[in-house]
Amino acid sequence: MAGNAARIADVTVTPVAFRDYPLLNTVGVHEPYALRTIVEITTESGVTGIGETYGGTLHLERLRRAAEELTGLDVWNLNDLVARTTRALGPDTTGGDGMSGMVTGSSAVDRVMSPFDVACLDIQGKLIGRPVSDLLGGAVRPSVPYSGYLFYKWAGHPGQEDDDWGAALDPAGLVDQARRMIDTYGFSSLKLKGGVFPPDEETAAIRALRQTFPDLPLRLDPNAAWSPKTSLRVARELDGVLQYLEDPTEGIDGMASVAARTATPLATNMCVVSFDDLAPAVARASVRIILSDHHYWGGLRRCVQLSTLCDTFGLGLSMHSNSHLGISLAAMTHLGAAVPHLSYACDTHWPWKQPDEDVVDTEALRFSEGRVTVPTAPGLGVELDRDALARLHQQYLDCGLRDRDDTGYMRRYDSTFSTKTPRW
Ligand SMILES: O=C([O-])[C@@H](O)[C@@H](O)[C@H](O)[C@@H](O)C(=O)[O-]
Ligand SMILES: [Mg+2]
Repeated sequence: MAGNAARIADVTVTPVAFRDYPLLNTVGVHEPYALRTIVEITTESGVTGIGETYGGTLHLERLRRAAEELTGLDVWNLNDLVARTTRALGPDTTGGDGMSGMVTGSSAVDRVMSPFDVACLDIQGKLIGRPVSDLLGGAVRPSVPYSGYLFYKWAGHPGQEDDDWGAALDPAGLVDQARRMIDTYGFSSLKLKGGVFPPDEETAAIRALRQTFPDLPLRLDPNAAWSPKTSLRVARELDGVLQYLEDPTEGIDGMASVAARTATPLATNMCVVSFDDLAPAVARASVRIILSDHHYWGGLRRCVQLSTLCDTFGLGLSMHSNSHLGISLAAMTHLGAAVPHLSYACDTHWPWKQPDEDVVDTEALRFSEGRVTVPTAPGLGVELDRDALARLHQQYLDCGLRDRDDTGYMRRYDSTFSTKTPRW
């Protein structure tokens, strides 16, 4: 095909929905479908690249607006991608985080440009015959470790049959869930999504996990559901038990007040969510570990920059996730491979996705001993399955969901459910 191999000729933006489990968190419960958006970029000579991001209405509308600005962009000029995305969004920068209100302070420009950054890197890799990890500085590890992400959950969505994971509403249920996750994926660290039950119940769950899996690093993440006082009490109680305590309380100052008085390391994906947050968090020693996430830090290259800054300021680096498909897992794996400073196993919601639902062939993303081998094929190493994309897009159209709303879904079954913070 004639034309410039690196110049963008076409961008498609496709919302999709995939089945999700009733996973509980402090703002409610996951709905029966998780929403994502798949972007595909085609250059003038027909080379294609893909990216994946959130699926909410406002974000989708912004992605479409940004996509219109991208025709003619050279995929090697990612500074121009920033400029064009900024121009497309103009002053429209609030809301649309796609995370049910849990990570609200990140930059809209960063969130919108992220899937295009990934897709451009995918094309760059294909053009020169190298994997994306090489474009990020080169893989320092052949495979990337992930942690088993445990959730309190209902037995099934109301009105439907119990799902194959069943209920996990107490320590025994979580231990069973962890056992299955470890047996299936080989994870060698565990994270519990907390903020669901009173802190003492969640502390008991952590103790049960510790007793059952004495050697596995454990993390607890109540998504800022606790006051600084409660956070301090739990942090002290679990001192030496947790690898880190993630976002026990709200804000850079709240976290700093806890961090100053406990030996338990604090981590965040809520109070440091953009480069603007780094200086105050470092100055106040709010956290010891930052969870990066290319979906809201502005793409893969930005996360490499974040990693360097974490290293400079003596901060550990981990990785955050939301419900996601294979394009995101591939991107996370290339990133995880290319940041020497990655100090912890990355989060992933992968076990909470049906194996038969994806927009790429996931064969290249198999877990072994809790790790995903870094794809070595050019680009991301995964290709879009257009039939599967069409199916998941149809599912999006049919399911009726347009914005993630964990709170609204919970309130259908518990009208008294409150998201007041702190809850405890
Ligand atoms: O999937 C969830 O319910 C999580 O609570 C997610 O939305 C969070 O953003 C995330 O996993 C976290 O670590 O905060
Ligand atoms: Mg978190």
